[in-house]
Amino acid sequence: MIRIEGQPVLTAAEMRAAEDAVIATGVTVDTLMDRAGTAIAHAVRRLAGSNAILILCGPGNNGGDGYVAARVLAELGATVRVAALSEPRTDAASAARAGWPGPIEALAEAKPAPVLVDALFGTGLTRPLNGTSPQTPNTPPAKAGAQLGTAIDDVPGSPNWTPASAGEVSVVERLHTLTTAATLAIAIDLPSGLATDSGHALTTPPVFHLTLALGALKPVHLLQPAARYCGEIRLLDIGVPVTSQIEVLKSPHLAPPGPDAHKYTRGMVGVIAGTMAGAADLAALAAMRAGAGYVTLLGDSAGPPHALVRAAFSDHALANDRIGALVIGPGLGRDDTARVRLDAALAASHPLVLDGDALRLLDPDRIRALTVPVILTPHAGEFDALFGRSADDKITRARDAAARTGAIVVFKGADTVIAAPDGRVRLAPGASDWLSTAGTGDVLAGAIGAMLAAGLDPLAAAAAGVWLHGEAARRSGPAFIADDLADALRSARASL
Ligand SMILES: NC(=O)C1=CN([C@@H]2O[C@H](COP(=O)(O)OP(=O)(O)OC[C@H]3O[C@@H](n4cnc5c(N)ncnc54)[C@H](O)[C@@H]3O)[C@@H](O)[C@H]2O)[C@H](O)CC1
Ligand SMILES: [K+]
Repeated sequence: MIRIEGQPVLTAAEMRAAEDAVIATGVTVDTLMDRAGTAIAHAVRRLAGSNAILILCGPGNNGGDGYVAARVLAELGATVRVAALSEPRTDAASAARAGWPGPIEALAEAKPAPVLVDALFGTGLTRPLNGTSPQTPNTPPAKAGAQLGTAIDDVPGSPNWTPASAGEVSVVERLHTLTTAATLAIAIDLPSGLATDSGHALTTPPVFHLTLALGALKPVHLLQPAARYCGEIRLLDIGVPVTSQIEVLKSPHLAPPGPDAHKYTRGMVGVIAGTMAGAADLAALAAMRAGAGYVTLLGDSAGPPHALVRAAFSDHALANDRIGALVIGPGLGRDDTARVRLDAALAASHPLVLDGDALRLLDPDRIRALTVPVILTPHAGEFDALFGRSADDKITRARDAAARTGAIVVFKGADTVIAAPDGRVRLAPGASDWLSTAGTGDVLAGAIGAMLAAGLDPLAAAAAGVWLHGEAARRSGPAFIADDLADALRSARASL
C-alpha cells in the first residue's frame, strides 16, 4: 500500500484511457482485474488478520475486483464471504465471479462481519444509489484497524431512512447497515455513492476507515465532501503507468541556511498593513517562522521590539529592491487608503501574495498585465466574488482562474487546490478541521510570502506554504488559534 503524497491524480476517463493503453499492449482486463483483486486481498489480509471478511460486489468491474479479492483471500486461508447486488454486467466481472468457488449471498440478506469490503461501485457510478442515506452518517473509530471486535450476530435496524420501493434492495441502506456493524470498513477504489471526478456525493456513503485506490488516485480522494468518507487512503499499484498534471501535495525540499547565508539571502518579505493591524502582524510572524530572513511590516502599527521590523508605509519603503515578496491583504481593509496601498503594491514590481481584502478590491484582469509572479489565496467566498459562482468542480475552477489571470491560484478550503496557469495542480490532503478559526488565512499568506521571497518558483512557493501551513496545523493538535499555528510553523519548517 503506497502513501498518496506526491502521487498523480487522474479523472475516471483518464484512468480508463491509461487502462486501455495497457490493454492495447495485450494485457487483458481480466489480468488487470486479477492484479487489482490480488493487491486488494493482500492488503485486506494484513489488516483483517483472522477476522471474518464480507465483500459486497456490484455489477461492474469494481465488483469484479471484489470477486477476485475474495478468491485470493480464501486461497490465503482467510474466512471470507461474498454478497452480490446483482449479476455482473461485464465479461471480466462475470469471469471473476465464476472464479469465486464459494456461495454468493444476496446483498439484501447478508449478515454483518467484523471486516466489510465495499466493491459495489467504483469509477463507473453514474447516478445516485437507490434507497435513501441515513441522516446521521456512521462515525467509525478514529483509527483504521481499530481493535476488531467479535463477530456480530445481529444488527439493530436503522430507523433514520426510507428503504427503496417494496421488493427493491435499498443498496445504500444495506451498505450503511453492514458498514456500521463492521469494526473495519474498507472501500475498493472509492466508497460507493461518490462521484469520481467532482468529489460530490451522489449518495451519502458511510464513513470508511480505509480506501484502497486502484492504479491511481482520483479527485474523489482529495476533494470534499467525498474525501471525508474515504478515511485513510492508500494506493495499490496494478501495473498501469499513469501521468498527470495534477498531483497530491508532498513535503517540499527546503534546504537549511548554509554558512554563507544572511538575512537577505534567506528572503526579505514586506507585509503591507491596513486598518486591522493584528492580521498583518500574524502574516508577518508567520513569514518569519516559515523561515524568511527579514520581515518588514509596512503600516502604522506599533508593537514591542522583536525580530519584526516595523516601518511606515511609503513608496520609498516599497521601492527597496531587496524585497523578495510583498504580502498584501491581511487586515488591509477596503477604504481609500487600502486601495492606494494595493495600487502601490501592484506597481512596485515585487513578487506578490494577494490575500483577504486585497482580493476584495482586486480586478482580476489587472493581474495578467503584471510582469512579476503573483499568488492569489482566495477562500470560497473570495473566489466566487473574483471569478463568479460555478457548478464546475474545484480543480476546473482553480485552473480556469489561473489561466485567466496568469497567477498561481490557491483556492483554499478543507480541500485546498493550488493551480498554475499552465494547468499544473497540487491537491492538499487532509487539512485539519481546526483550521476553521480567524487568522489562519493570514498565517498562510505569510508562509507563502516567505517561500516566494526564498526564491522558490511561484507554484513551488504556494505548494510549500500550503504544506507548511497544514503541517503546522497537524502539529498544533486540536483547538489551536492562529497565533499557535504561526508559532508551529517553526517546527513544521524544522521537520524538513
Ligand atoms: N484502475 C484500474 O486499473 C482498474 C479498475 N477496475 C475497477 O473497475 C472499476 C470501474 O468499473 P466499471 O465497470 O466502469 O464501473 P463500476 O464497477 O463502478 O460499476 C458501474 C456499473 O454499475 C452501473 N451503475 C452505475 N450507477 C449505478 C447505480 N446508481 N445503481 C445501479 N447501477 C449503477 C453501471 O451501469 C455499470 O454497469 C474501478 O472502480 C475499479 O474498481 C478494474 O478492475 C480494472 C482495473
Ligand atoms: K467501492
